[in-house]
Amino acid sequence: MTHIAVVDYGMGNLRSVAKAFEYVAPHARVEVTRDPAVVASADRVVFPGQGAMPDCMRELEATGLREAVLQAAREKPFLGICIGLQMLFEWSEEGGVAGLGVLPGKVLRFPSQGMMDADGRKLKVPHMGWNQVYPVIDHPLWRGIATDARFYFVHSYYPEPGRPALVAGYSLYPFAFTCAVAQGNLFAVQFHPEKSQAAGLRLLANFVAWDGAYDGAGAFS
Ligand SMILES: NC(=O)CC[C@H](N)C(=O)O
Repeated sequence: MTHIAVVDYGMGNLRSVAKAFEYVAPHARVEVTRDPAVVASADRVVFPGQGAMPDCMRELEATGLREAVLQAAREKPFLGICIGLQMLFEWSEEGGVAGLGVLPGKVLRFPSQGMMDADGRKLKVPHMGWNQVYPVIDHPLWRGIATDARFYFVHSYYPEPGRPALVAGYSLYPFAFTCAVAQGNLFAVQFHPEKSQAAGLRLLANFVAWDGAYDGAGAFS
């Protein structure tokens, strides 16, 4: 029975994430936890959360979970969601604070003015709602998901990876921004799979089935 730890550092209600995993993996043990030892012993780790980057980084430190998260991100199937993706990078424009630095690159804010869609309509920040996601690599977590599937987003900031090979998928708002990254045992998404109906549940099921292997050479042929 696979043991999934959902890291709870006190930022946001993680029930929806846990419930989605319980639904796609009824035989898994899904544990929302604040205990670094549980994160260390779990088979796979989910790193979600919501809120502002400085608060999230502070709480991760205060709860003593930082080291366990860093270690899990290096060695077992690891899924970052929303701010959980952003925290993996080196720096965020939100508060100008350092992230965990597991991935090279930074997190930037969408411009608050002047963004328009193809029909000339004003685009608001935060980017909130359903948007198409375009996978750019052949990765186990994308299996069974259409190449233009829609996922649910709520965010004002987006990652800019320091290495192009990290990009697993992008979305348009209105420019192309990275909304999914992959590196070895780690996959992270800016959207909310737990709120994205069939496509989101498929991604979570793929994560539960994933052995954590990805050699970084998954370009579509
Ligand atoms: N939904 C959220 O928690 C948003 C995360 C982050 N503060 C952003 O705006 O991108």
